[in-house]
Amino acid sequence: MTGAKICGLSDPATLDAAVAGGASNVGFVFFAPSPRDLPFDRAAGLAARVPEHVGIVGVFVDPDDALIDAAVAAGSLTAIQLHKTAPPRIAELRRRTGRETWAALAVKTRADLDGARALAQAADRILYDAKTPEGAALPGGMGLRFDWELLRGFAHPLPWALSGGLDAGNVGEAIERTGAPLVDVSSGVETAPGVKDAGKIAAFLKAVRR
Ligand SMILES: O=C(O)c1ccccc1N[C@@H]1O[C@H](COP(=O)(O)O)[C@@H](O)[C@H]1O
Repeated sequence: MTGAKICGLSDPATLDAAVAGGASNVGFVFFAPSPRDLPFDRAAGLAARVPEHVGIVGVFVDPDDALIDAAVAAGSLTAIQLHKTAPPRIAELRRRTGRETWAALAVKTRADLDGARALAQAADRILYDAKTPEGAALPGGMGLRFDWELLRGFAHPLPWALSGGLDAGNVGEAIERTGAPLVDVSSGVETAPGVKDAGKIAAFLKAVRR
């Protein structure tokens, strides 16, 4: 069964919708420029609603130690997801936190997949995500997708997940074409950047189960 992470949650109603719909993971973003950036006190309140069988993934962009330490504690994080972070630093944060560590790999061309090898010793999971344009404010969470065919026949060096531009209408095809064991969505279950929608979350999770 394919797992699903609903990312960028920031209010109780949509968090509850993700849990009720069968999400395997929920995601809290700790990155100030993001419209989904979550203050620590709200992360703590939301984390208290998450049952033990659902993972809580903190999303970071090359974070410093202070941010990681505070977020892991406040959000009761079970995993950390690192964007734009060099492999040695990923390994260091994995050791420091003792948490399952997901390394985002930004993909646009097949050559980008070469970066997967360097992550093999550093992380526990690779998250293939669409590369956002040079100079974009965010390295993810922009609803962009990459060519899933690039993953065909690729020898994944670690457990992995697929993200980037997924929604209820395309996630079934994405799973069928890539064999993704886990999918991750943010914009595709929103009505505006940072505004999650319970109905869209339910529809996404139903499409994953199908
Ligand atoms: O969602 C954000 O604001 C964000 C900020 C910084 C790094 C990553 C972020 N989101 C991640 O982006 C992917 C794909 O999102 P989308 O479905 O295309 O909107 C997902 O892994 C989010 O965790």
